This record gives sequence, structure tokens and C-alpha cells, in this order.
Amino acid sequence: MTARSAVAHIGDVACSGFLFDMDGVVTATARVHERAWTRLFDGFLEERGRGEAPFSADDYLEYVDGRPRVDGVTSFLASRSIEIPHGTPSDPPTAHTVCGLAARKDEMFLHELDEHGVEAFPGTVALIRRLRAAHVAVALVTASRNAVRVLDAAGLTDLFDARVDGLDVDRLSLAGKPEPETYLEAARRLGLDAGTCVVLEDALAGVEAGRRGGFAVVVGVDRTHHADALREAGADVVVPDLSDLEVRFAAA
Ligand SMILES: O=P(O)(O)OC[C@H]1O[C@@H](O)[C@H](O)[C@@H](O)[C@@H]1O
Repeated sequence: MTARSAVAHIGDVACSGFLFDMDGVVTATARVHERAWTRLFDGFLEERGRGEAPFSADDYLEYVDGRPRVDGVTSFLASRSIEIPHGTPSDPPTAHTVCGLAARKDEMFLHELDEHGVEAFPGTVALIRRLRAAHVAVALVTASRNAVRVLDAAGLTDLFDARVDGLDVDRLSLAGKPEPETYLEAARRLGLDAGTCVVLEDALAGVEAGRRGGFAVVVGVDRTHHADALREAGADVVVPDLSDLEVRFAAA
């Protein structure tokens, strides 16, 4: 539970906790994931040799973005009616299983990360710093199992009062986004009710999680021109960057 107890307003709504997704909201890593997924699935589809359509930007937004890694593989393969064995988490990246493909994708993602480093979005970092200065609670909620590595690389490790990541999803058997369980767990760790917290998300699955969880406000961050889809998934407010979000501060 956090000692922070102030509120900030979005419109007329008083919010005690701000729950930030990571990839695409805090750090510019959504595109890094998307590139790794595209290499993975295009390679996989080509190996099958059936002339199937390549993995597209829409496939990424619909089936993969925001979901835990293995769920991303399962969800995309199901969309193409492709069935392969699930395998086990210890499968090597060469295995022709769901877990093997997930391991292969992680190799590709980490390689890109090491090569290019991680950038944070200045508008998001500035908002988090204003919230912290005003004693409003902030948490990070990500499906990624690489959260610590990404935050460390961006120099943001100490910015959050609580963190729920892909390792927690496994350890606590939480259902990943689009289910609301990771966001609810973050609110619980802050000692707050979902109805007093804001969810800030760029992924359709994450916005959907915020809507299903009964959070006070769901903010969609539209960096890839999918504002309508974010609204349809349940975003109350859509902004191109969090520097555009109007937040008013007031004592609790
Ligand atoms: O593979 P990781 O680092 O555990 O991340 C899992 C997922 O995390 C989400 O935040 C990304 O939107 C997905 O693209 C990614 O697959």
C-alpha cells in the first residue's frame, strides 16, 4: 500500500491512482515488439510454404499487442486457424510449438533491444513526475516479462509505487489483458479501488481490460492512428501523447 493519497482530476473525475501500461505508453518499445513479431510470424508462415498472407500491422493490434507473449502466439495462430502443439516453457527457440515460437520471438526482441536501447516518451515521464510531486499514486502494469530490463535501460526503474508485469502474471496465475486482473492487482497493491484509478493504455487489449475492470477513466494513447478502435474498445479519452492529457491537481 502506498503512502500517497492525493487525487488528480481528469475532467470532473477524481483519480487517486494512475496505472500506466509500459510498451508504447511509457517506453517506445511497442514498435520494437511489433518488428520482432513480424519477423517471427513472417518467417514461420514462409517456412510453412502455403502462400499465406504475411503478418500485418492490423494483426499486431488485434491479436498480439498488450497480451502476454504466449497468448500473442496463440491468438494470432487461432486467427489463421493454424494448430501446432503448445509445448512447454522450457522449449528452445527452434521448437515448432507455441512456446518455441514465443522463445524465438523473445530472442529477436532482446537482440533489437540490445542493439538500439530504449527510449522513454518525455510526455509520459513528465506526467508521472508531476503526479509523484503531487503525491498521487502511480503504478506500471505490463504483460511483458522483460519489464525490469526495459525500465532499467530507460533509467525509469524507481518511478513507480507498484509494478505488475508478465512475471507476476505467471507467478500469481493472473489472466493477462484483455482480462482486467493485472490492473486490478496493481490497484490492490496501491491500496485503492479500481473505481478511483485511471488506466493509460495504447493497446486495444489493455483498453478492454480497463473497461472490463470498472476503472474510473480509461485513457487511450493513440500513437499509430487507431483512435476509433481505441474508443470502440472502451477508451473514455483518446490523446496522441500524454503531454496532451489535461490533468488538474487538487488535495484529497
Ligand atoms: O515478450 P514480453 O517482453 O514478455 O512482452 C509481452 C508483450 O508485452 C506487451 O506489452 C506488448 O504489447 C506485446 O507485443 C508483447 O508481446
